[in-house]
Amino acid sequence: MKIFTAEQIRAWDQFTISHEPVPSIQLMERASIAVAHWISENCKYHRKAVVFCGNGNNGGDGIAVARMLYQKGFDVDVFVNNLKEKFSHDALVNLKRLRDISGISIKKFSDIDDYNFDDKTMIVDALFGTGLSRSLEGEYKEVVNQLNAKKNIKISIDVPSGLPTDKIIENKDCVFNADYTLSFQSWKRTFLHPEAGEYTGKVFILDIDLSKEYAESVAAEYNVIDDHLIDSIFQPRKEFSHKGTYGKVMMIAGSYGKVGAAVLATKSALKTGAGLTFTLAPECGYEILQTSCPEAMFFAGGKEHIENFDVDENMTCGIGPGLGTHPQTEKSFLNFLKGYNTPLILDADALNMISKDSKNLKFIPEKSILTPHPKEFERLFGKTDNSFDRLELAREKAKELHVYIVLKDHHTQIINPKGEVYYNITGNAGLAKGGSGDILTGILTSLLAQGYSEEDTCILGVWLHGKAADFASEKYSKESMLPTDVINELGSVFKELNKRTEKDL
Ligand SMILES: NC(=O)C1=CN([C@@H]2O[C@H](COP(=O)(O)OP(=O)(O)OC[C@H]3O[C@@H](n4cnc5c(N)ncnc54)[C@H](O)[C@@H]3O)[C@@H](O)[C@H]2O)[C@H](O)CC1
Ligand SMILES: [K+]
Repeated sequence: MKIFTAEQIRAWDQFTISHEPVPSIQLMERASIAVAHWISENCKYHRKAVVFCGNGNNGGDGIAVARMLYQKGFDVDVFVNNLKEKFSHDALVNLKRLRDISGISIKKFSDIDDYNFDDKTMIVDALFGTGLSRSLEGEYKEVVNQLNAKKNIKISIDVPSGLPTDKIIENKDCVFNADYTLSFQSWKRTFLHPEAGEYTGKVFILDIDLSKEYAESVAAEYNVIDDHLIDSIFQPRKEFSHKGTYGKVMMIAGSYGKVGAAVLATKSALKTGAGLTFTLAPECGYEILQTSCPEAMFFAGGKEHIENFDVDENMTCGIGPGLGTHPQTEKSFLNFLKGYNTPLILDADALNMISKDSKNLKFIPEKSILTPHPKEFERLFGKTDNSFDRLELAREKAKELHVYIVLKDHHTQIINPKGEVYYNITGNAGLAKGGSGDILTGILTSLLAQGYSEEDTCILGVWLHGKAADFASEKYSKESMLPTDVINELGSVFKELNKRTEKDL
């Protein structure tokens, strides 16, 4: 799914209005029906809604939603800043409809102090949406701060008011703090970054049937990985196939005290479907690996750390989990890197060893996949002020080095050598534990070995990892789920994928 800027979204609205064609007031009605439907389906306890409306079209949506909720049996009150202010045309039409149908009295922001926000009341924020042009000030700032102090459930329509959609947030002290954001048609970029994402709560994207023609024809540099994209990438196992069909994985991982990382990466490669899986690890990991992963074959690369990177080019190598940065490992690894021309998956200590000297970057084979977390990224490419700047630097580096960068974060970003970005939306905070990255390396190496392109490997691999984590958190909770549980849920994800892509009779 493409991510459009606020400006492109406005053009998308206009395109839909003139090409469908549909009157703008009807488009607002469609958007509001989607919101009111979501609220009435999901809010069974909170039967009272207090809707705060601005005077643009976001406010218009709020006023229409208030009418619809009233008709669905909710108790509803509407607050506006000042009825004498200039409202957008469609907001005015909805104000009149609200009055005609419900007789709901419209309150002013200054009435908040005397208002009874009981525990059945939900607060709906329809102050500003994609039309926000500056930080909130004056009455708007005050009302948002007053509402943020309330314990009631908070729902934002389209965008939490005060949050810009396309650029990093500057003024953090006046953004509506939503528990849920019901946003129209597509993700907004800021929702996917940690600095701003904390204001959205859980995001639901509501389909309001904006023009498909526009979405297909207008280019976007940023995308969200959705089910549609995954289904187009995933290749079900062929019946007339054999282990040779699914490639050879070589996990190069582990050192004394960190053999567990090699186990996790190897198991993940196996559970993702590689034909043959080998692990190059130090001898101290021999029994551990052979016992915990009997399906994999073992190569010894040293005693307590790897010092011999002797690998065939017909293997797909994932290097880094638990490898350590012993000088002998480093020397051998950098020598190997200089002479190897096939794309690699590089993670953890492999990246740390490369980052010791920026001259090492040029030895990375083109089309390799680098999987740094923010700290590893900083060591590789330098410090940035925020996650927006980090992503832009990653785009530059991916283009310069002709590599894929998997920038691990709450919403991991995949950057291809053209600088295009794919945000992942599967996964959860249960993955914020040692070992989660080792699993991703195993999954990616396995997919690349099986013949997926580098780009498809990154997109499918990151999505699979997050999806398996979502299944694991449902079973065990985000707190208790372990990376091992994530590996064990890969099977459930493949089952779902197979079911989805099967041709039904
Ligand atoms: N396809 C869709 O997504 C649809 C969206 N709809 C809704 O329309 C809004 C966007 O409406 P718009 O009138 O363009 O802007 P806002 O309501 O967000 O803002 C109104 C107005 O306020 C002024 N303004 C901006 N920033 C500030 C500020 N800090 N303080 C005071 N005033 C400010 C500015 O002049 C704005 O124009 C979108 O989010 C959806 O909710 C449609 O209903 C249907 C389809
Ligand atoms: K809003």
